[in-house]
Amino acid sequence: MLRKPLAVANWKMNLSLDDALHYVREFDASRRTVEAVVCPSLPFLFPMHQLSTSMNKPLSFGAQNMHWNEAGAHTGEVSASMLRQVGCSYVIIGHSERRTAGETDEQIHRKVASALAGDLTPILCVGESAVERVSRRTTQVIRRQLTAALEGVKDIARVVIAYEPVWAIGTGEPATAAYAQTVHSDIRGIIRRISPESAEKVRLLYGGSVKAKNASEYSAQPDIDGVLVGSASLSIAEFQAIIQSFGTKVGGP
Ligand SMILES: O=C[C@H](O)COP(=O)(O)O
Repeated sequence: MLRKPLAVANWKMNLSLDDALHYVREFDASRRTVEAVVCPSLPFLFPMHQLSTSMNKPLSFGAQNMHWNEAGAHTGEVSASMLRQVGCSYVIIGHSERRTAGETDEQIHRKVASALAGDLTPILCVGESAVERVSRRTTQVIRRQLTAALEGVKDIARVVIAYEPVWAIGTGEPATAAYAQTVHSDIRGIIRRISPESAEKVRLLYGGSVKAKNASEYSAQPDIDGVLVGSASLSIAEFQAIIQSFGTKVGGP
């Protein structure tokens, strides 16, 4: 089965509602061989989705986080079904900025399960810190994160996995394409041991200081199916150039 390239924009806590609607209006609808997902701030999801639908833009939407419960006394949280209702089809789970703020492997596991049950595609983030990298614990850390998050998940091919080395996020110092490919290959190997039938189907993204100028290096790697882009995705021209870099990629066995 082929893996459709995927480019995900994680705006984090940036841009205004006007910027967000402008982004949808200006988005070039011609490139449909790459799936493009925008993850804006929560309040912008519904108006962006509505505008996108009315203009027939080839954009999907994702949230940057969710709660694992369906409903209840959880002030400030949103559930998978709430996100579905406002046009979300993806949700980022376990981003390192949230792990650093205290999110645990167990909470991430619950969120992945709840997202899948709620018909959202989880974009599960994993990656090592600078200290872990220097002490050669990258594979060990990622194996722990994946094993915990995916425990009991029946169809792992429905999950997107984003490898984001913490030391490359927002630093302007990306992992080299060769380093990222090695880790992605390890990740596919870990998935193969958990679920042999899913390993060649699951899409693996690289994230960490991806720009238009380096995206094609990642696109050329056999186990990198797309990118999770932070700051460079705030510019529509830059994000579209990144999408373009994956335009002719055909992933899969
Ligand atoms: O989710 C996106 C990542 O944190 C990467 O952010 P960045 O592209 O600004 O380094």
